[in-house]
Amino acid sequence: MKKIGLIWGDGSSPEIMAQAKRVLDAIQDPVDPFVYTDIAMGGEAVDKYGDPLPQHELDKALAQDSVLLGAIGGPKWEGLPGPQRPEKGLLRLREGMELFANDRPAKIWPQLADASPLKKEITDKGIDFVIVRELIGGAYFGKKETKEVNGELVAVDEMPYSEHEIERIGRIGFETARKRRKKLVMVDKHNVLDTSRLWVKVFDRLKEEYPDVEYSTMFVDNAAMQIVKDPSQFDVIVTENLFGDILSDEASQITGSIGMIPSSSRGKTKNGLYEPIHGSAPDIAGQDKVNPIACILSAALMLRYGLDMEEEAARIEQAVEKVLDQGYRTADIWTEGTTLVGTKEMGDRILENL
Ligand SMILES: NC(=O)c1ccc[n+]([C@@H]2O[C@H](COP(=O)([O-])OP(=O)(O)OC[C@H]3O[C@@H](n4cnc5c(N)ncnc54)[C@H](O)[C@@H]3O)[C@@H](O)[C@H]2O)c1
Ligand SMILES: CC(C)[C@H](C(=O)O)[C@@H](O)C(=O)O
Ligand SMILES: [Mg+2]
Repeated sequence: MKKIGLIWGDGSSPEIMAQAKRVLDAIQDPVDPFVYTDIAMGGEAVDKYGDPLPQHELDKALAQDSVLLGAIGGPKWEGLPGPQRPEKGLLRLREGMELFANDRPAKIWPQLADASPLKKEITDKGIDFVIVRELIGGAYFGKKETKEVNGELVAVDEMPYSEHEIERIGRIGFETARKRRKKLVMVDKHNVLDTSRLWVKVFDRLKEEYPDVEYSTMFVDNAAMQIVKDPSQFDVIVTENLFGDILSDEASQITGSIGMIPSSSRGKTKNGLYEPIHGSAPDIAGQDKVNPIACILSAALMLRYGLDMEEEAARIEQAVEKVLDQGYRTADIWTEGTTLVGTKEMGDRILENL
């Protein structure tokens, strides 16, 4: 029995999750079908329970073999204080599941080269790298405080990192590089930040254990520039939580659209979390416009890494590839000469090609 938690999410998210679930339903073993459990998180949970991730919903997530998430949040909950915001539910889920490593691939599909904002001479060199983002440390989880000092408000977000937190994500970075083209760049800001200087120290120790991996560091501002100047130079980027959040959105867009990029998060326990890197796209919610591919590819990663179903994962990825070959595009990846389809029709086409 394979237990899958489904977080339907907010905004456009239920639309993409519906397509991912159709794909999962179609690919499951009829003799041993998936057992699904819906988990309320984010805005949905705020509305239902006044809490973005009540303990009972986190417990449900912890009881699954894997969890698939669309995205949470939106303007409806914008005014809420930090601890009650939908995003806090996601952070608590990542922390509760101890998901310290988040893989965010940036790979250009040749069919989508025209959708990339980069010049053809740059995309022709290839874009195929992965950002290994530390997920449960740094400014997201440090002490937060807003207080009045000398008649004005002062806000503080602490950004703590300890050696063991850096070492465990560092190992994932080196191991990931070892399985790929053996090139690891640790992105930091060690010219300014103490945390980054500790990252350098820990990585200098670790690199001795991975002599087969070519290791270097790069400042985050330079990395942001290099990602658009020459993305082909990157194989694996490992970085702290906030830098990884920002750089992965940038990296997604150069491959054509943020609507194409899935992610997988792993940690101490065997159950992982699989989610597109994009948000709830509230601006296009309810319009059958949102691209479901990142969510469907996240479901494929869940089958591969969470449920040991490599063959089925590959079938989903091949179906997506065929649909792109056939020229079907949602609005975010549409270019002249291709066929515009909505969210549901994109799901139909992927199902036809499974
Ligand atoms: N993992 C998550 O749940 C997650 C991630 C990022 C943002 N958020 C939340 O989502 C809400 C909206 O944030 P935002 O607008 O900054 O980011 P967003 O990623 O939701 O949207 C940014 C832009 O990209 C477009 N876009 C995103 N995904 C798309 C897709 N699959 N297909 C087509 N277009 C797509 C949107 O329409 C929008 O124009 C916020 O509440 C934010 O906190 C959640
Ligand atoms: C919604 C938000 C908390 C989240 C993050 O910053 O990690 C999102 O932007 C992401 O990239 O998954
Ligand atoms: Mg983000």
